[in-house]
Amino acid sequence: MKTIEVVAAVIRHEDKIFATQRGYGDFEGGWEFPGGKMEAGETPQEALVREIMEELDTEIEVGDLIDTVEYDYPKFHLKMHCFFCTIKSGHLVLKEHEAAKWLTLETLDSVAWLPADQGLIEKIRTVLTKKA
Ligand SMILES: Nc1nc2c([nH]c(=O)n2[C@H]2C[C@H](O)[C@@H](COP(=O)(O)OP(=O)(O)OP(=O)(O)O)O2)c(=O)[nH]1
Repeated sequence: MKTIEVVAAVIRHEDKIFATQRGYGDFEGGWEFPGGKMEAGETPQEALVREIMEELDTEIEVGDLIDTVEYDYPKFHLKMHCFFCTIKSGHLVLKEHEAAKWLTLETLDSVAWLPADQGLIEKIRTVLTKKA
């Protein structure tokens, strides 16, 4: 099975994280963290800065790696590097996504996350709980 290597940004502001809803494709309507496929020669951090500028017109600071998620979808294996990020400049303009929400610890389960994101959500919950 082919492997797709992806980066995802868990953008934090105060006690909230930013989630986006897919507007197209196989996973349309599912909730995820903004990001996308790495390109040849890029570091994960470089890929993430590029993707967030493309998708949200926003410049981010890439922080700590939360987890590298490995997940088997029917058509491919996903390897997804997930980082906490903060906004340097910009206003999170939705250029590709259907919708977006700022979620707190209490509302983390209120959206339908993509299958690969379930384990990641538990890790984020642990981190947010410690900070609360
Ligand atoms: N960005 C992102 N992708 C995720 C998450 N969870 C998850 O399973 N994915 C999957 C969905 C896609 O198959 C892949 C991301 O690739 P992508 O954003 O380039 O998606 P795409 O298939 O729409 O690609 P393309 O049309 O732009 O080439 O990773 C997540 O939290 N964030």
